Amino acid sequence: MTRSASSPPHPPHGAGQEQFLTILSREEALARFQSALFPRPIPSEERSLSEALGAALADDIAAIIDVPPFDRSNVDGFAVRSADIAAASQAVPTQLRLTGETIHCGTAPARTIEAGLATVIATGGPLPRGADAVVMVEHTQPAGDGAIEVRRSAAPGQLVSYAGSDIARGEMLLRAGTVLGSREIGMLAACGIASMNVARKPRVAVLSTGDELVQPGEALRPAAVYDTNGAIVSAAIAENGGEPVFHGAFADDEARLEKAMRAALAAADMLILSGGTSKGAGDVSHRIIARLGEPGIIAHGVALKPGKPLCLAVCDGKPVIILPGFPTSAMFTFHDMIVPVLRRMAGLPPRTETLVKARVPLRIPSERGRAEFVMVSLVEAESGLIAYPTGKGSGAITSFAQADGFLRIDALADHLPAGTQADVTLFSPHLRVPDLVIIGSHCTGLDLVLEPLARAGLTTRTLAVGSLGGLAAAKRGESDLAPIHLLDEASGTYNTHYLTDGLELVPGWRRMQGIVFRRGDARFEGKSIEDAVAAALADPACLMVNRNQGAGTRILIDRLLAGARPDGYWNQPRSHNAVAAAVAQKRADWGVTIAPVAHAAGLGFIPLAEEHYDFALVSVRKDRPAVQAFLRALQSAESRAALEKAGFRPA
Ligand SMILES: Nc1nc2c(c(=O)[nH]1)N[C@H]1C(S)=C(S)[C@@H](COP(=O)(O)OP(=O)(O)OC[C@H]3O[C@@H](n4cnc5c(N)ncnc54)[C@H](O)[C@@H]3O)O[C@H]1N2
Ligand code: MOO
Repeated sequence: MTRSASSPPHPPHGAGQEQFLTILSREEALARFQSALFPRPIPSEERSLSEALGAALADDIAAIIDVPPFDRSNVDGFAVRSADIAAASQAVPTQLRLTGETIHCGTAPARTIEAGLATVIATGGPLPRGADAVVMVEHTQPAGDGAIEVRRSAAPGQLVSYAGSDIARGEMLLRAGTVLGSREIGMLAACGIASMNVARKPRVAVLSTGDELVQPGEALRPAAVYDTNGAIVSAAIAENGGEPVFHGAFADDEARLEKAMRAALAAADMLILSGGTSKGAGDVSHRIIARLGEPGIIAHGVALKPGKPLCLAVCDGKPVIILPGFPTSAMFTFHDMIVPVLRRMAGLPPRTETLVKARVPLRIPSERGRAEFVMVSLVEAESGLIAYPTGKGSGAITSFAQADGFLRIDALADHLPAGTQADVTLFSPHLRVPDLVIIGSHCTGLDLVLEPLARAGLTTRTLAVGSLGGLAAAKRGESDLAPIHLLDEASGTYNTHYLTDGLELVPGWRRMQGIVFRRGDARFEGKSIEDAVAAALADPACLMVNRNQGAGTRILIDRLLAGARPDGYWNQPRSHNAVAAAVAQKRADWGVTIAPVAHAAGLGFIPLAEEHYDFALVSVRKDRPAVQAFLRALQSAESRAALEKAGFRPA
């Protein structure tokens, strides 16, 4: 096929691998993509008023009637001729005879108001012929049969809304491009407009690719993960004016995938895939795209982090995109690069960006050569907003989903210095500043203690940065509490050694540490700690899983091993859960973790020592209502019972 100058070829590389040839800057890639797609007509469709919410009007709409459609009374009272009561006063009331008619809402008046007459009229009733004002019932008195006394004069037009005074027939009501919200829908309804032409929602086909993907609701088989991108991309399409059509996840089978992509694209305005765009041998989608239509691939590889492997193509006028497989990369590139195109196709204005200034508490390293977008959580310190990287990497869903926004590190910089005042682009225009900020080591027990706060309507932000990171944040005054479990090796005590001025210790709970193994393993089942470790060390086929340097658990393990380095020692995951997962999935035979985690994973457990999980409280923040609520919750019988039930021992 012929390629345009802007679409780089992808020659084979290595064993079935392909290379991105040209990495474009984010701006260049977006500009090339947009200029291949726009200008283009925006197709429209007729939509009923009840389905118009969020749509963009395709045409200008002028009012087809006057609103109100007739001169209308604003009050309950009497329709009169103002000249008749020009001299009326408290002292000398004017008497008017009633016509005998009552004008309700929705009744067209039959009688004319001649001099000296009045007619009973309801709020919203049409003014009868001859009348030019309305007098409130409170300003009148009955005067025998069929007559009233009026005790004050009225200006012409008093308490009358004239026809067309709200909306005049022929007036421009709403311009093309207006996004219809409830207020606009109200104006259309007032004019009796039941349907209108709006920009048709672009139909966007969504396909996930990868042999490992399982749809939510199905059972997870070994080595599989749930398809996150299918759901998130579909939802984000709907959030930005598109109509998602999710086709499911497809294995890396070129023939089947091509068939599915062709069918999906034929019935859609845009096709979005995720996964399989990087350098793996199974990455076939971009080869298929090159066969789907002209001009084909416009950018494959963008100097963007997250999102380097993003692939942008236009196939016979339709955008075709491969988002990176990592969920945070997929979400970020979708929002950054695809949303502008989707909104334009949907006739919607660009999304409004809300920026806030926030201080970066830590040095953030960055890869030179790619514009890096760092997802951040915002907390409020005395000095203003602080932006904490939510970074668990592009492969994590929470990096994006739990962030408040993102900041940008220039492609030429290799880091952002600590203390930088950065511009943070918010994901939502409303910034929620949490009532309580907890930064440190996370524990599932914490969720139990926070439950009553949530019920009381208090919002909490918990950032898991480890015990030492939490202490540092507390010392900088960025949090209320730092959950810590730090063993002082020399004294064998927990946490107290690590407190400095301005911090006080609030006892939390104890977590039993112990050896985990698969039930029925004779090397461990029914043994004491000493015998179990001896059995493990005696069997060369027995594989352990360790913990990272710096973890309290690691100190316990090194003591147990007394200098031994069994197979698996260098496998050093950073969490209690990872240890349990390694043992449960037979990647290791034993390790050390806490009892609640072992029990939740259905593993055998030999108790070893109790770890103290406590809170370093920032003293100057102690009187804050949310901190007080936390302290009360921590001591409550309810929380203590919940902690015990989950396998913790409240202090
Ligand atoms: N040797 C290299 N390896 C990688 C590079 C590189 O330049 N050289 N780039 C890395 C970057 S950056 C990214 S981002 C990822 C993206 O790779 P792919 O787009 O090819 O994605 P996959 O390999 O298919 O999957 C990556 C990862 O994401 C998971 N995934 C995929 N789809 C979904 C989904 N729908 N829902 C949930 N999770 C999904 C998948 O299981 C993998 O874990 O590549 C790096 N590698
Ligand atoms: O570009 Mo990847 O998206 O760094 O994670």
